[in-house]
Amino acid sequence: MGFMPFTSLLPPHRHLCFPSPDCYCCGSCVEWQFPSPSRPFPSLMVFGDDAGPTFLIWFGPTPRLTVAEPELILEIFLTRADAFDRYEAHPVVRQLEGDGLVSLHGDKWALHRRVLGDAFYPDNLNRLVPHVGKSVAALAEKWREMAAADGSGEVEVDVAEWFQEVTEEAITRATFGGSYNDGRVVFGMQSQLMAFASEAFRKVLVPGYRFMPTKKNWLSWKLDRDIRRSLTRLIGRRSDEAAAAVKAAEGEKADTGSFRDLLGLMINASQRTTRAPAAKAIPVHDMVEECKTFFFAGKQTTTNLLTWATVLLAMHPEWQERARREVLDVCGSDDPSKEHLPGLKMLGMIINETLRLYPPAVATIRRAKADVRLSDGCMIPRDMELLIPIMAIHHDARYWGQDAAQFNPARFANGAARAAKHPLAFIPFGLGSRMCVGQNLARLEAKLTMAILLQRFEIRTSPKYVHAPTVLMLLYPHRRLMEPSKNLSKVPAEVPEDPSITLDRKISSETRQNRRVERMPQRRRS
Ligand code: HEM
Repeated sequence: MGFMPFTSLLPPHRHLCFPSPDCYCCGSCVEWQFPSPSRPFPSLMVFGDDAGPTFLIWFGPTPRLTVAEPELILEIFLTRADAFDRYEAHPVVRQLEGDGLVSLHGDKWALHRRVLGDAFYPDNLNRLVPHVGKSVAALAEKWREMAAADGSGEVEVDVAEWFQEVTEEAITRATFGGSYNDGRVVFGMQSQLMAFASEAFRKVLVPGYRFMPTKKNWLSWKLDRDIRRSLTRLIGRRSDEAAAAVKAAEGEKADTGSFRDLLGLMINASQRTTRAPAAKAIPVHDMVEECKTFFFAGKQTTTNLLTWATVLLAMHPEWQERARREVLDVCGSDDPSKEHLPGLKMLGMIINETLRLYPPAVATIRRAKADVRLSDGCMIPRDMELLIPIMAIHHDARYWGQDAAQFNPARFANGAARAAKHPLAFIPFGLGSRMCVGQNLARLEAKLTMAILLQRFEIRTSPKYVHAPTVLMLLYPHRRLMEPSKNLSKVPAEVPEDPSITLDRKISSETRQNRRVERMPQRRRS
């Protein structure tokens, strides 16, 4: 494949031809050359060593400038952010992510961001803590029962699958609040729809195939129709209730103390337009899309964070022990609550280090709205795509030191901004105005879940686990969904010393016999 004419506009940078179809780079195309540590992102972690932090890479016929230099990232996300737009995802991905905040632009994006942002203030999120805590405790109880039934006091589970229940519960509560039961039904259908869409995404894309009346497509269309119908009905009911409540309150500022959910915030914004016509309403269709977007953006990302944190704690028993000691010091035998969370500093460091080593969102893409010259002299032509390789930056030894590949939460002891040599070398939630709106919720879920599990279980890796991080839009531990036998055969037979190469996402657990008396969980290895 030849290079495009604008090659000459980028003189200081090297060019690399990348033969894969349009994707975020699953790595499968070059995996055979660069197995293991760089597996999820070989193009960026290995080519980057050779070509420097800024280089051009080809995704089929589309060139993308990869920018892994924090100073340039600062320009793209902050100081020159007006010149760049979010990359428009493939229709199959858009079907998954909904037409909400993630893909909106301009005034519409600003309105939605302003309205929805209210849900994520800490005081409001704290109201979710009892609900999230309850669902984690229920999960822990099921594991305890499974361990007891086995007789060994130990249970092996695929934590990634179990964590889905916790994150689905949290995002359903955050979206629907008091209408949780209706929301659960809708998100159950959305889950099925996403499973179909992600299956289609993993296959070779045949243009127009998604419009053909196959059995799966019929089912997807029906699900989509049912989701819309149920949501529209729910929005209608909630709008009537909100109107009645406003009338009853007659202008009084009513804070009921309950969680301000996303759907409620959108409905209230629309109610305000009837009282103050200058305000802008969010149409029902857009509310429906927003609900789908939040389900997509909030569920799997947080599931993967929880899974990676469990994997890393299983691999590093010394850190697991320190985190458990902290949880027991702060919470004692009480269930972790919102009052305890700020005191769990070490757990916060562990979550940050997890997000650094295995960021669920491995990269993000921007498109230039006009010709832009960056401060390094690089001329970016209009419509050029820029790929910001979050994961590669998180592993760059120039900012993180020679132990960049090692798990060392202590580097976050003085906060995230001081963990690396450059404050922007850590961007798991993006940067600037389009930074993740749900990051406080994700952190809250992660801290609370890990605290509850550490209080009750000892986590170990299963001998069956194969460490093979895989990118399919997000960063997953190895999953059956990507040619398992091929991937397994590439894992070295000998377990290498670097623990980041072989680890596990299974949890072996043992319940504490008497939580009140014991400060530390009893251990009994089989
Ligand atoms: C560990 C968990 C999460 C990670 C790593 C993550 C990562 C990110 C990143 C990197 C972006 C910015 C993308 C870009 O600049 O192109 C983003 C945006 C976004 N995230 Fe998250 N996210 C997480 C959890 C959540 C949760 C729990 C929610 C919802 C409750 C959420 C909702 C969103 C939305 C709506 C956007 C688009 C914001 C906008 O464009 O204004 N995320 N996320």
